[in-house]
Amino acid sequence: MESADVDSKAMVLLMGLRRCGKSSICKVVFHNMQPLDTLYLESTSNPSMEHFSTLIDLAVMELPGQLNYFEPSYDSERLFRSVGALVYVIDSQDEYMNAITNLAMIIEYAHKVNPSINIEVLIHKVDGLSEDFKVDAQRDIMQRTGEELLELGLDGVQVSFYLTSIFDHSIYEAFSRIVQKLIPELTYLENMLDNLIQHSKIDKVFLFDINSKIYVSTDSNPVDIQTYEVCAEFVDLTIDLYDLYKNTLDSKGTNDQEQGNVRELKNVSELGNGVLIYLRQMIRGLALVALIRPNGADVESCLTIADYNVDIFKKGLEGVWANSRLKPQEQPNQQIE
Ligand SMILES: Nc1nc2c(ncn2[C@@H]2O[C@H](COP(=O)(O)OP(=O)(O)OP(=O)(O)O)[C@@H](O)[C@H]2O)c(=O)[nH]1
Repeated sequence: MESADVDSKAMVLLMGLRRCGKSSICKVVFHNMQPLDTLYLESTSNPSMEHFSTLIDLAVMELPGQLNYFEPSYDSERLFRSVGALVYVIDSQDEYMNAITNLAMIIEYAHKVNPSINIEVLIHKVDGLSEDFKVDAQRDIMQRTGEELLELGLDGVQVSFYLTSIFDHSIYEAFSRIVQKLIPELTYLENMLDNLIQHSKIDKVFLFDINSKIYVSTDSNPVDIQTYEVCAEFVDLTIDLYDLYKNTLDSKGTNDQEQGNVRELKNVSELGNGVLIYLRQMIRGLALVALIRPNGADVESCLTIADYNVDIFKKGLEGVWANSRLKPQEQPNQQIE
């Protein structure tokens, strides 16, 4: 493993027992794989690491379930020191006691070598559980993890739990929250988005990573999952339409790209309830998606105001990125040994 690979604190380490769903999560969230296509994924045998550039340069590393991280030949200490978040996946449809014991052991080690690491637990595959059973499983897993940590004298360690499934938006929502904790400039971004909505008749705004549909920031109003879903689907729809029409030929037969015009993604539509949904491309593969409620005002003037304020926000975002504390590492997707 090269030292540059592990230098960034914006690294997420994905762990869990065999077949708990780690590869599926990576494929669905970061490679747009259809959830059903993960059914026949082969078991991962080598650690793999992939880099993604959103507002920060994020690395997601998956360790295979059968790997013994604590054998002397594996440099676990260096690895755990270099990550910002440990994401541990528990298969909620399976017998999970072994997973909890394994989790507690990993937390003990991770916390010892890197006390500032964020510990995130995905109670995964909850699509197969009834609503009641979901709540029970969550309570049980949280309680048992707490007891294990208490036994190890680690009751002060902060652990966050998320109910997830690749078959709905819960996995994106969980990853959004996990990634947001790794963005040092998050508070500035939230303030800027709050400022934007105050002056533009916007109800809710998200800053999406276009490829993964993770949102790297939102305003300080609470997020409800349906609003998130509508906005995430609008990103997909916009990309599909863009791909469909991107090679518009001019009268001489040259297309936009040949002419050097890179069109900015923009899309506006009206929902059934009269709310406008508005998307504009930002920097670094991000898109801003806002829900605008005209409340009887003229739609054109609402959009003009939104355009103007979003321009200002975009400049602010460029400023935030220019001064970002996490600097870019241009690296292709890769396998590590
Ligand atoms: N029902 C359900 N099945 C899932 C979900 N996520 C993953 N799976 C299934 O779980 C099985 C194992 O998934 P993998 O992603 O290969 O598991 P893994 O943790 O990478 O396994 P190893 O590579 O052996 O460590 C696959 O058949 C997936 O389709 C989910 O949210 N719900």
